[in-house]
Amino acid sequence: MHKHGFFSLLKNSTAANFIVEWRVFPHRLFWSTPPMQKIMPDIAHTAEALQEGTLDWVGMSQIELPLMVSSKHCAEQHVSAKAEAFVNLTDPQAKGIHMSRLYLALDELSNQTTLTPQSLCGLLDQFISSHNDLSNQAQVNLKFDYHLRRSSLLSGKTGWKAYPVEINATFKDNAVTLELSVAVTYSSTCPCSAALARQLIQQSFEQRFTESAVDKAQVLDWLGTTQGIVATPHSQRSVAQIKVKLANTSSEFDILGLVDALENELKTPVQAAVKREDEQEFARLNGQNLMFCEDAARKVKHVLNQNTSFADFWLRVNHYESLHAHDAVSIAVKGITNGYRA
Ligand SMILES: Nc1nc2c(ncn2[C@@H]2O[C@H](COP(=O)(O)OP(=O)(O)OP(=O)(O)O)[C@@H](O)[C@H]2O)c(=O)[nH]1
Repeated sequence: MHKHGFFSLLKNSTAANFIVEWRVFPHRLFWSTPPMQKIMPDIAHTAEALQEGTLDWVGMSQIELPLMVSSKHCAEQHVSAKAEAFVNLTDPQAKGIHMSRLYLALDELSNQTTLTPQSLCGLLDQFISSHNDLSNQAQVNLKFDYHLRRSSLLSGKTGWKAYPVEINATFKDNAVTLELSVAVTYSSTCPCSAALARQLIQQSFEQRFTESAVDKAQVLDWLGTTQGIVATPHSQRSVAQIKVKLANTSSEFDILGLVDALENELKTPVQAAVKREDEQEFARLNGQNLMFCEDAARKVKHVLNQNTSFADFWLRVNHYESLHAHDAVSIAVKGITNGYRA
C-alpha cells in the first residue's frame, strides 16, 4: 500500500489523536481535534494508462532554478538557470512518472549544494532512486548565462561578458555522460572582401600618384584620408557554439578554460570595456586574422582536439553576414566511433 493509502492515513493521522483528546479534554473535543487529513486521489498509482507502452524520456522543462555554479579558477557564481529534468518510463502499464520528485530533487540541488559534476551525478541518482520501479535512465539539462570578467586589449580596463552555457548530465546504460556547451561571440573579417578592398586602394594610389618617384610625406598624408583607404572589408558578428563531452574523470567544470582557449585561438572576441586604443588594437587584430567560417571552424576544431579531457566534441560556427542577408555556417565533430554527428 502506498504511503498515502487509506490504511496509512488512518494510522498516521487524526484517529489516535482523536481518542487522546476525547479522554483528557472531553469538553474541548470539538475545538481541539486536528483537522481530518483528506484522502487524495493518486492518479499515478491508481489510474490506468490510456495506451500501454514504454517511453524514452518523461519530465519537465523550463523549470526556473537559481543555482550556485562551481567552475575551475572562478569564484562560485550565482546563476539563474532554466532546467529540464527527465527519466524514462520502463513500466508500460504505469500511468506516469512522479514529476514532483524530480522537481524536489532539483530544488535540493538549488538550495543545498553547488553545481559540480559530483552534485549532478547525485541528482541523477536521486531521479532514479525515487522512480525505483519505473525508470532506469535519467537526464538533466541546465541553461544559464555565466559571467566572466574580461580584460580590454590594451587599456587595462575590465568588464563583464555573459556566456551562454548549457550543462547536460545523462545516466544511461549504467554510465553517466556529462556535456558542457558554451557559445563565444567574435568578429570575423572577410578575407575576400579584404583582398578586394586592397585592390581598390592600389587603384586609387595609382590614379593619385602617377609619377614614378613619390613624395613620402604626401603619401603618408594621403593614406590618412578616406580617399587613401578608399574601401574597407566587411566584418560580421560571429558565434562559435561548442559542445564537449567531458571525460569520466572530470571532477570540475572548466568554463573559463574553455572560453579562454577558444577566444585566444579566434583572436577577435567581442570586447567588454573599450577605450580608443583598444578599438585600434581590435581593428589591427581583425585585419591580421581574416576569416571565412571555414577558417574559424578549423581553428576551433584544432583547439578542441588538443584538449585530452574532451572525450568528444561538436562545433558550429555561424557568421552572421553583413554582405548577405543569410549566414555562413560550418559544422564539425571530433569524428570518433559512435560519437557526435555533424
Ligand atoms: N506524470 C505526470 N504528472 C503530471 C503531468 N502534468 C501534471 N502533472 C502533475 O504532477 C504532480 C505531481 O505528481 P506526483 O509526483 O506523482 O505527486 P504526488 O503523488 O503528490 O507525489 P508522490 O507521493 O511522491 O508520488 C501531480 O499533481 C500531477 O497532476 C503529466 O503530464 N504527467
